[in-house]
Amino acid sequence: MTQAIVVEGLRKKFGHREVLHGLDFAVEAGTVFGVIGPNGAGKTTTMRCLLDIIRPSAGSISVLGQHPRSAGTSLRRRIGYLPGELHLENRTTGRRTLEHFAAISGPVDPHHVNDLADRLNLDLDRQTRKLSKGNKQKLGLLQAFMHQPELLVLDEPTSGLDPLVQQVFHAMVREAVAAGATVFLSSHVLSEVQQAADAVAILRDGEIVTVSTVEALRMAAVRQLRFNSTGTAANDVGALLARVPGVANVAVRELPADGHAAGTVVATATLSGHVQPLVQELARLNLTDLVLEEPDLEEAVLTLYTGGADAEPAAGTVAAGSASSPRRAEGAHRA
Ligand SMILES: Nc1ncnc2c1ncn2[C@@H]1O[C@H](COP(=O)(O)OP(=O)(O)OP(=O)(O)O)[C@@H](O)[C@H]1O
Repeated sequence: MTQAIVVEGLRKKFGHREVLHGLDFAVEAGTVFGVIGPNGAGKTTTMRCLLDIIRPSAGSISVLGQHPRSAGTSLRRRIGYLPGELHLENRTTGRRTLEHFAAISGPVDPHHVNDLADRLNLDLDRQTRKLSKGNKQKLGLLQAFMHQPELLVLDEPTSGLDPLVQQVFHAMVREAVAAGATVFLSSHVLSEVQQAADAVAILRDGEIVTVSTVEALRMAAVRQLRFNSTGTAANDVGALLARVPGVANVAVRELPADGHAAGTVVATATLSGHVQPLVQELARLNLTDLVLEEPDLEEAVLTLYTGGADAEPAAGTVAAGSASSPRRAEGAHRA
């Protein structure tokens, strides 16, 4: 499979201050790659380097097999770009604005534009200055998607969109990928990218902390476990849990007989990693209740954001760093 984006050793300085410290990553063609990170992490700066809006201080970038710096407008036409802040001419309509963008991005099918506007519920004949924040964002999305580009670079695409329109956006992404496009998008929070992305890079202070699949993040995230069992002493339940890989914070106690079967033991613990070893051990018990909560991915990502004590890259992930070759996210490939 070919790579739509290859970034090696990307550094960017503004004045004396370096804000990107040597990023290495690659995006497989036909996949969705999400970059998440807190404010100021460098997401927008990375995207602007990909589009040659700003020049890197060091490192190399290949986009759709070309170098953005030398490729010029021919490459630009193959890309749809939603900037974080879209500057719109106030005294014109959405339709005229799109015509202006079409002059840059290349031929656009007007039926396709109308179809997208309908789906996004956007009135193209309104003056752009009268559009709400969310409607301006829809116009920004429309100009990014309208020429059916090979690569979509979308800076905070769901910002300001209501949940229904977010669903339309996710459908648009799926359709673009089904047609062979590659999508590179950014967000502050995982929930926005987890629906769409095959691979997720977590960016913190101008460095990639980890590149992972959503599934690998899920594996690394901690889940709460609680169950009731009968017929086994509390100490033995505790010992059984203690030998399961990934289980921690075990607490076991016997419930008073009132309202419960005699000898009911309630156990709580946390689990990270695979569930199968846990299920195997639990099968030895006579369970009367069992709850294994959904992993809190946001929390897992926040730990990586802040570099907390447990901020190890997720199992099965690829840590990106100073290596000379770009790393690929495991399992991030489409068949
Ligand atoms: N033109 C510029 N001049 C000086 N510093 C800049 C410039 N553009 C960005 N920066 C700095 O670079 C760092 C990264 O900013 P960037 O906008 O790329 O972050 P981000 O991850 O996109 O943040 P956000 O989520 O807030 O949009 C920040 O510290 C920012 O202040």
